[in-house]
Amino acid sequence: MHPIPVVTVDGPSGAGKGTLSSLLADKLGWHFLDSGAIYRVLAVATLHHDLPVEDEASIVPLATGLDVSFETNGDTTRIILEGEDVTDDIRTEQVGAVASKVAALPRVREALLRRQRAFQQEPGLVADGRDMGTVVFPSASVKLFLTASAEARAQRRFEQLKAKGMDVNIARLLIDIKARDDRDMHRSVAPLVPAEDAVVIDSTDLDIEQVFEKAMEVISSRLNLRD
Ligand SMILES: Nc1ncnc2c1ncn2[C@@H]1O[C@H](COP(=O)(O)OP(=O)(O)O)[C@@H](O)[C@H]1O
Ligand SMILES: Nc1ccn([C@@H]2O[C@H](COP(=O)(O)OP(=O)(O)O)[C@@H](O)[C@H]2O)c(=O)n1
Repeated sequence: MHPIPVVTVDGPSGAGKGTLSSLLADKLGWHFLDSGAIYRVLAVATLHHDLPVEDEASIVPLATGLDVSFETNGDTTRIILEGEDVTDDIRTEQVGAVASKVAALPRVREALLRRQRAFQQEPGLVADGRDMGTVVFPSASVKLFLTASAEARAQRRFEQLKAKGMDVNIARLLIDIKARDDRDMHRSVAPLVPAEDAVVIDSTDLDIEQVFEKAMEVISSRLNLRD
């Protein structure tokens, strides 16, 4: 029996992972796992329950029993936490920062493993995150590592949040992105590094279409796909 194929897309904040992963999932007709959204939802739950971000003993049960659902309707996915729509709330940089703090707790990561692996369903999965190729799906068929300069990523995030009507400051965003990179790359568990067998794509000077084409070339050659 063949295992259900997985394409992993890991990399730092703002590299374009979510954008690329959803284009790939659409093109392939596969499922999509936004693992960062799970950590972001856990961050919101931690804030709602007034738990300190370093309180691993209390956050582990919250992670295990996290009452979250992803409700997809056509092109849009609403994220529901404990009955409340948190789709927009989870996207702020403040929540991203808390997410990267709870994500550094080893037992919290362990508690979320099964939930993430459950997304590996027929006919295939595109998984977006930091440790998809290294820890969650180590035997994935294709592993991509998408990166870009911190300045390019801050600029993209600035435009993205501004378009959503959020009040953002680019200098602050660059500081936040660098702090998050540092925390994600230097934590003791599942640090942000390319898997040994990952193909690295630097998107600093590439537009979305060019990144998509490069990724499809890698995927087609590895999976023997035809157009
Ligand atoms: N290659 C690219 N060039 C320019 N902008 C991009 C590129 N890829 C993504 N973006 C834009 O950058 C922002 C962040 O992309 P996103 O996919 O959310 O990144 P990530 O999931 O890695 O944090 C989005 O507004 C997206 O449209
Ligand atoms: N697989 C993953 C995904 C996210 N995360 C954490 O969750 C935070 C938010 O992830 P995200 O993918 O939504 O962040 P962005 O790339 O969208 O900024 C990251 O900074 C990581 O600390 C993780 O540790 N492992």
